[in-house]
Amino acid sequence: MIKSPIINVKNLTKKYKEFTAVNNISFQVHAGEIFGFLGPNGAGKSSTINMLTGLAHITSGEYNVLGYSFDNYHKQFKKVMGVVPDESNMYDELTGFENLCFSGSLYGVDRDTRTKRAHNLLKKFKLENSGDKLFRYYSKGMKRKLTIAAALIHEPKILFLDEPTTGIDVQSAREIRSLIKDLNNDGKTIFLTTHYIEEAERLCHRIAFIVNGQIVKSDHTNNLLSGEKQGKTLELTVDKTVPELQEKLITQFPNLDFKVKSETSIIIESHKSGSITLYPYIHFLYQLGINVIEAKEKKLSLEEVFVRITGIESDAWTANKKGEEPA
Ligand SMILES: Nc1ncnc2c1ncn2[C@@H]1O[C@H](COP(=O)(O)OP(=O)(O)OP(=O)(O)O)[C@@H](O)[C@H]1O
Repeated sequence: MIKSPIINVKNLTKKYKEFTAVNNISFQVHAGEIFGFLGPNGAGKSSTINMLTGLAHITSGEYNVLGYSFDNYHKQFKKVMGVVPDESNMYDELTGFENLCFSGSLYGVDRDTRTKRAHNLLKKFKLENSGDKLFRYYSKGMKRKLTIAAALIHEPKILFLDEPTTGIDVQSAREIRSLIKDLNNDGKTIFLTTHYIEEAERLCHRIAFIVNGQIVKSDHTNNLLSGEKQGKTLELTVDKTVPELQEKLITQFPNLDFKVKSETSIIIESHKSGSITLYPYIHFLYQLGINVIEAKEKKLSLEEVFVRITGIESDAWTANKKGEEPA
């Protein structure tokens, strides 16, 4: 993957009167990647995407997309990006096909080209049988797909998606995730916001966790999941336990955390990077008459990583998002 930054953001801040919604954030998005902004309700995701796409004024800081910003190269800026807001911006009284063509005309795409592209996009998004239907009669999932298709009619280099699967049915959400992957495989750079941890884990090459308007962590998804920088967790399978085993382990090895999960399972957590040497624990347990049958590294889920870093339990912030579950 090419590593050149195509979105550069430096010390970006958004205030609504006295309230700071986005607080001095800096990050870069590289060509060819899917970059995810993951955070709870009200974290500042939409405010950020709106600033980057010229839909909201910035309070302070700098940014550019492929060298353009809204203020200095308005026309080029608009042409390099496709924007899919969380609320659809299509017209109810136009058909799907007409909406696509109308979007193309707004970007100066000539009639023949936009007609051809509109047909291709309807096909790609499996909407070819609904192209003649009025947008108002589309289902929510179809509406979301058409809104994404419309953002692609001028063949932008980068696609901005604000919560692309929120509020739609499971099947459509799956289709949209698959389309996002296909678009990225075809070379499109994608910036998306989501409050679904699993969605970020499945789709994004890199993720920035945003909480209260600040980026609290940003890294490659693989690094976040490998837990390299968060420490290591091992699960020991044992033939039995003894009373007060957890306390005994903590007293003997105060630098690590231990949890006796069940009669046959002990969790060892180290908050430092590097490997855990097993022999002292196996030996200590053996002296207590406990045999270790198996030891394996427990990989953290992205949810566990997020909770560790932010201290926010994930269900506390997905629960109040319209009650829907990630597909
Ligand atoms: N126009 C506005 N005026 C005042 N406050 C606003 C405005 N828009 C957003 N906010 C506030 O700014 C904060 C960030 O909102 P934003 O919509 O950017 O968050 P978000 O992460 O996208 O959340 P959600 O997932 O709920 O859309 C919230 O506290 C919100 O209430």
